[in-house]
Amino acid sequence: MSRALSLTFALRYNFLNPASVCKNKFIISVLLLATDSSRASVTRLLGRRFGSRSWYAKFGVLDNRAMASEVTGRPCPSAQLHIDTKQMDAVSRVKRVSIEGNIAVGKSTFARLLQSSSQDWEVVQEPVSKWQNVEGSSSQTGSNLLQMMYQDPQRWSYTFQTFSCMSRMRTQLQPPPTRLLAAEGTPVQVFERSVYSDRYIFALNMFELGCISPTEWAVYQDWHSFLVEQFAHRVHLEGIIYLRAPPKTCMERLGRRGREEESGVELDYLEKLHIQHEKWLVDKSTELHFEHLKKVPVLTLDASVEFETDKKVREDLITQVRTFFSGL
Ligand SMILES: Nc1ncnc2c1ncn2[C@@H]1O[C@H](COP(=O)(O)OP(=O)(O)OP(=O)(O)O)[C@@H](O)[C@H]1O
Ligand SMILES: Nc1nc(=O)c2ncn([C@H]3C[C@H](O)[C@@H](CO)O3)c2[nH]1
Repeated sequence: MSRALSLTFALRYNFLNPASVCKNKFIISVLLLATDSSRASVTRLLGRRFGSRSWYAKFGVLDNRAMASEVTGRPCPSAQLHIDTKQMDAVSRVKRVSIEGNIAVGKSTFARLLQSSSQDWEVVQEPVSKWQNVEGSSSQTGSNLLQMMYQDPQRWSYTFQTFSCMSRMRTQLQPPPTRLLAAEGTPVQVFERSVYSDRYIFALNMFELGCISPTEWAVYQDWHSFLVEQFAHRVHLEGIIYLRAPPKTCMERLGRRGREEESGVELDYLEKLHIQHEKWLVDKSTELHFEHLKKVPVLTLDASVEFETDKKVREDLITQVRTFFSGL
């Protein structure tokens, strides 16, 4: 970032200190005096100035001190943040990919395989335990919203989608761990599902099943679009891995796993979810509301194969993933 540009911001927004040179590095001092709206404006400007994949555009201008600490690897003791441009570049190198697929197709199993295959990849699990234990409800143990949704979908689907989407949003906003910033290959943050499958698979399906009313669907879409647009590059994905298997295979795996809340799930439900995945990720016939999402490359993997125990199958899948990541 040039000194002139920083000074321009300093003058224009009155919250950036002039950039200073410190041991051959530019250090940008950002005072946390900005209002949310001025941060958003600066983020937009930086996105335009440095490109949509730049660190600045991805994370906004440090609207979160914890994130700044994560990026710099140092605590932020005062309101003044010091960000090293080398680290900014390191963050912008991290690719963001989601694993999508039907219930029990093997996403978590595959995610564990990815995690153990490369130090450059960091898997972020789907926050299922949060849905099983909603803290702050009146009961002592916390409500099991996943169970409530399966037991009474008409009553609880909309509530479930608000909670699942917010928890996914938080997950996708997590900064990459410092380990990834030092990666020499292609560092990748891999999310189990995303704010996009929340809408284009599950919420859409619940609406089509009549478990979410037309009004609830309109409300969901309204805030979903607003949030995704507001967070923009911070929640964008650079790639999607689609684990694909026949619904019958998923049904068998679901039965074998034996998650209590899913005991009432029927094959018909998995078939409907399978069709939603196919429409979105293969046929591309789902109506999407985000331009960037239409262009995200999709790697479709045959997940009907036994990759838990067969080493050769595992290696073949990992090779495909490695090639996919290096092309992002
Ligand atoms: N390739 C595979 N071959 C055979 N069994 C598998 C395979 N992958 C996963 N399984 C088994 O299927 C069950 C479901 O797998 P897993 O929990 O990984 O699914 P998931 O897609 O993460 O589920 P969910 O949609 O609920 O998050 C587990 O019991 C797992 O051991
Ligand atoms: N209704 C609904 N909406 C979602 O966004 C969603 N995401 C996951 N799930 C269900 C599938 C597994 O049972 C379990 C774990 O993936 O949670 C969802 N159900």
